[in-house]
Amino acid sequence: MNLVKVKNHEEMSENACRIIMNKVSSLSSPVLGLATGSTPERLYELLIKEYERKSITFSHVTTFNLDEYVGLGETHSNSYRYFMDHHLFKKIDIPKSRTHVPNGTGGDLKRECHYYEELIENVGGIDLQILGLGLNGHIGFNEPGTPFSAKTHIVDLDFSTRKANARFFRSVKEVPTQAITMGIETILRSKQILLLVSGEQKSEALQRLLDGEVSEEFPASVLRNHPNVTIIADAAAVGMPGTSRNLSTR
Ligand SMILES: N[C@@H]1[C@@H](O)[C@H](O)[C@@H](COP(=O)(O)O)O[C@@H]1O
Repeated sequence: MNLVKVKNHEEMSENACRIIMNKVSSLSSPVLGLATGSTPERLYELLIKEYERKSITFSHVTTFNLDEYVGLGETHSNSYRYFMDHHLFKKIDIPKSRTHVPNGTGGDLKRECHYYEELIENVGGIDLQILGLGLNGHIGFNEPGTPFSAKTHIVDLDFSTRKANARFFRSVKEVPTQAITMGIETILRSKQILLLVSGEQKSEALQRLLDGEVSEEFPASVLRNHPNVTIIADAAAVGMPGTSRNLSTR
């Protein structure tokens, strides 16, 4: 794993933006795996700016998002499809038909999971997967205890995850109890992974990822088994020099 330490959220986003731009301009049919949450918001703003400046086109790009809440459709402002449409897709030239977010409102969710896996396989897999890090080490919505062999599946969300995401809702009670998520196995099949970590509240999780055991109890630890992972972490997540939060990679 390659750890890139940067000053702040802005620098993290700028670095990630450069990596995505390189990938998008160097491949004829790039496939990006995308994440939602606060972490990549600025990154998406920067990508939109680059598109507006005409330094990048997304017309040849295909995307797959990591996850979606069960029960929230594309017009619900807290659905991840809505998030992606409003934070990125509608502001760049990507054809809607090439943007994929699991559908959490279909009747047969198991079938949707299977279909999502097939779609990813049919385009030859994900070239670059962007990930955020959950406070409990979740990636996508793969909560602690998820088998590393899991493909796209339906999850019961941990209360701690619902609480962490309640800031986007009126109350924690409104946060759905289930989600569809790419599985760990699906994520690990990506050719390259970029994990973005920002803010002091993530420092414990980052430290455990770097120095703890590889264990299903801490899903992000599986990234240590992947041959091409870059972590971009800001100073607050890494811990300031001279404090006990200083981290090291192995
Ligand atoms: N399902 C999402 C993840 O895809 C995201 O990466 C993570 C961190 O979110 P944030 O970036 O808001 O801290 O938690 C959420 O629950």
